[in-house]
Amino acid sequence: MCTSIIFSPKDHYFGRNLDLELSFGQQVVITPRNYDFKFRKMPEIKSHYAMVGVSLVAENYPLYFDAANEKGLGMAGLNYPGNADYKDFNPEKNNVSPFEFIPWVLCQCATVAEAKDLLANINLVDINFSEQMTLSTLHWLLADKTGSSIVVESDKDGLHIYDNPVGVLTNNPQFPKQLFNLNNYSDVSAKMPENLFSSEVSFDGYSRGLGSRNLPGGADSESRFVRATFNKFNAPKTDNEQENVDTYFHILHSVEQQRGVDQVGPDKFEYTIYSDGTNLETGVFYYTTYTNKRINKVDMNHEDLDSEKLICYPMLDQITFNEQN
Ligand SMILES: C[C@H](CCC(=O)NCCS(=O)(=O)O)[C@H]1CC[C@H]2[C@@H]3[C@H](O)C[C@@H]4C[C@H](O)CC[C@]4(C)[C@H]3C[C@H](O)[C@]12C
Repeated sequence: MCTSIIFSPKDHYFGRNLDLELSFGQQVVITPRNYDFKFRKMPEIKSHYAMVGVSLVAENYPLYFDAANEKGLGMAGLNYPGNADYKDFNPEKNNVSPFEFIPWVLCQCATVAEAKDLLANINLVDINFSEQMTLSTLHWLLADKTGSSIVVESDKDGLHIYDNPVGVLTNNPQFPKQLFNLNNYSDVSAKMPENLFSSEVSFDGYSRGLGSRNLPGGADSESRFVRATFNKFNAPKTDNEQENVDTYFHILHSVEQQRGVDQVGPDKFEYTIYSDGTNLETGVFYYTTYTNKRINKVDMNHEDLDSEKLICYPMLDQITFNEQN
């Protein structure tokens, strides 16, 4: 399972938890402006916006899981099994394979509004990266530094682009159903509950936190959608970058998966491999990993963004302790 959010305390932070039972050898990858982006059915793009995110690099091609560009547009792919449906080549449309989708959008669009225009003529075409690396069943969250957000889903009945008023995405079911399901939690609150039960029954409020007692705690995608949305909308906002980044990771970590509690096969457990977020105003990329909860930072502006070569950083995942005595 995965969870992606945009959090907008002052600056805007966009990123995700990546939850899975295996790691792909992903890295933090900066694609500079003059890296020659090739597409299977579309013309190459030699000059474009720079981007930073998490990616597997295969044959010198960045297969992004999630990324944000220098203009402050972010995009993440999340599993959408049983629903994602990619199409045959359509000569009337811009045919982009799902593995090219993040670069295709982030190369050219500065905002969600521009992305919507570009997506008006897209066909997510069924072309694998290679025989060994076939397509994943994904849907995508996009968000920008105005706080605006959309979800893209290519279903059996066609492509859907939904405005996302909560700026959160997890996995199944389809996005409108996730949004509708929030109705069932409208009484969940950060405050102690008022007695709406009956004036003839009295309660003694035996514990703090009773207002959020009915917040779902499961690792399933509906529970994480509700929990991440509630935690995000009740999170404190300050003017301080460090405090806001810290809060951003608290939100993502509130839906992270501990190893051992989500079994997906004999001796196989899904867990949160990494959590990441880019400050969309500044292009600074932050991440934690399952074993390294210290917040790591990669600033894309520290690199030559006019170069042509991918810049890769291994994710630091050593467990460390601050020794105090
Ligand atoms: C598995 C990842 C999504 C995580 C997630 O949503 N997990 C929930 C699992 S489930 O609902 O519980 O089944 C997705 C996100 C991005 C995907 C990768 C990117 O799309 C880039 C390439 C694309 C290639 O076609 C396949 C390998 C790949 C390297 C993908 C592997 C995998 O499917 C990734 C890493």
